[in-house]
This record gives sequence, structure tokens and C-alpha cells, in this order.
Amino acid sequence: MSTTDTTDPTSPAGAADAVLDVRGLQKTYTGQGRSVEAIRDLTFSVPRGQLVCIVGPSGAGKTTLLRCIAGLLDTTAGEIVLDGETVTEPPRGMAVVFQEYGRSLFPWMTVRQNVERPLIERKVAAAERRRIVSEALEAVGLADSGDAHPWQLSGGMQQRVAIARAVAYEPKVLIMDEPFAAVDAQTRADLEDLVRALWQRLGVTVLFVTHDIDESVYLGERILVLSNRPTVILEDVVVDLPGDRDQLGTRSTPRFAELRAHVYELIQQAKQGHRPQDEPGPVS
Ligand SMILES: Nc1ncnc2c1ncn2[C@@H]1O[C@H](COP(=O)(O)OP(=O)(O)OP(=O)(O)O)[C@@H](O)[C@H]1O
Repeated sequence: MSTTDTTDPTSPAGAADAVLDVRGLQKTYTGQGRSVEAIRDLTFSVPRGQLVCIVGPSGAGKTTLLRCIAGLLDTTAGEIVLDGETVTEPPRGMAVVFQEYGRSLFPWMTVRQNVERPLIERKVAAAERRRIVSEALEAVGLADSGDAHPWQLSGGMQQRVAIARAVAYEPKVLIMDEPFAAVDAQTRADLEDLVRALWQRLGVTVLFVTHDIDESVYLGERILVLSNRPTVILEDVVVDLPGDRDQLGTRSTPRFAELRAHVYELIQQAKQGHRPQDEPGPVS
């Protein structure tokens, strides 16, 4: 298959099996006498259980997009729909893992207490909480670290705690914003495999923003490549690699190299200001 055959014709906006619909999203930051048009027009839909990576040049609006989807930021126009409900505030069905694991965990709480906290807020009964937390820690390989405090753990382990907390929440959509940018290469590879394993086991829908093109190809079933700001989708790339992936084997296949080269080329084009030909103008 050539790299030009990668646009997915099967993911129209508003697909019936979509867990998440982003429709005509626009976001312009205003204040202090100036405005920044971050997102011009984004429309895409994510089928339940898909692992989607989002890449684009620095400042393209990736974090802005995730914050809008997570209900943490008001949109200027357009709509985000999670399982049929318009998102107007952080919805129960979403969990977010950020890059700064150090700041997202409470240092005075143990690992177990950190993972348990959202479940307490959700008023899950104590016995059920214990079961869910144990399973989540087991799933991320931290079954023996429940009584430790975050500051006693390595960066990679702390990020595992953040992932366990997100998974324990049993989200419909797991949002990850450059979660592995601050860990070393070996830990990063392990965490990538952890995300793929959890995704396959739990069937959760994942939106994963990364700067790393190789990571997006290795992890994703699909990659949304964003243009330069003001952001539109430059290309919706299908990652047609086998579901079972491993760091050495998958990354050395010709198809992996082909997809990586294609996404790399798109990012270069985005940086040079290339836009899709049929880009709709901003709605006035
Ligand atoms: N609170 C804000 N007020 C004004 N402008 C903002 C604000 N937050 C972000 N921006 C601008 O919106 C644009 C998109 O920012 P955003 O952080 O979403 O991009 P990004 O793709 O996540 O960047 P990076 O890849 O560097 O992390 C940038 O031009 C940024 O300066």
C-alpha cells in the first residue's frame, strides 16, 4: 500500500459508533486587547475503542484541543459530544494524564490514596474501591508500591501511578497529553507498551498527543496530523500495522518506516504553512 492511501474514508463526522464527536470546533483566545486564533476548524469523530494519536508542529493547538475535549476550556464555536452528551464541563467519562506527573500527584498521599481519590469523589463504596485500586496498580506493574509516596518513586513509576489513577476511573475516553515527554527513552518504550497493553485489555478509547512521530506510529491505529495554527486537520492517517506490536520487530518493518516518513513529511509541510486544499474558512 502506498503512503498516499492512508486517508481513512471510514471515519466520517458523526459516525454512528463514535464515542466522541468533535464538530466544527473553533477556539480563539481573547484578552488584554489581543486575540489568538488557535483552532480554526476541527471536525472528526472517534469510534469507541480506537487509539488515536494527535501530532502537529509546536504551537499548533494540540493542548488547546485536548483541553476543549476534556471540558477544561470553553470553545469559541462548535461542539464536543461524548456519548451523545454535549461537553460543557469536565465530563465523568473522561480521564486525563498530563506530562507533569510530579504536579498531578499529591505528594502527601500514598500511591494507593492517589489512585483511590477520584473513586472517593465518585462515592464508590470502600470494598469496591479497594478492589479497583488493587487491579489498577497490578495492571501498571505497581502492585507492591501502594504504600509508597510518589516522591519515593522514579519518574516512570510516578507516571504509572497517574495512568493507574486514570484507568481506575474507568473512563470512556482516556486523554493523554505528551505523557512520556519527561522520561528517559527506555522507560518511555516500556510506558508505550503499557498503554498499548491496557488499551487492548480494557477496550478504552485513547486520545494521545505526542511530539514524537515514531511514538505516534508505534502506538496509534490512526494519526490526526494538525496544520500550523490556526489549526485544521492536514491529514487523517490510518496506521495499518498489525495489532500486536513490539518495540524492535514493529519499528524495523518497512511499513513502519513508510508511515514514519509520511507523517514526518506532513509535519514538515505543516511547519511550512501548508494547508489542505478544501480548508473551510472561519465562520464569521
Ligand atoms: N491561555 C492562552 N492565551 C492566549 N494564547 C494561548 C493560550 N494558550 C495557548 N495559546 C496559544 O494558542 C496556540 C496553541 O497553543 P497550544 O499550547 O494548544 O499548542 P500545542 O500544539 O499544544 O503546542 P506545543 O506542541 O508547543 O505543546 C499557541 O499559539 C499558544 O501561544
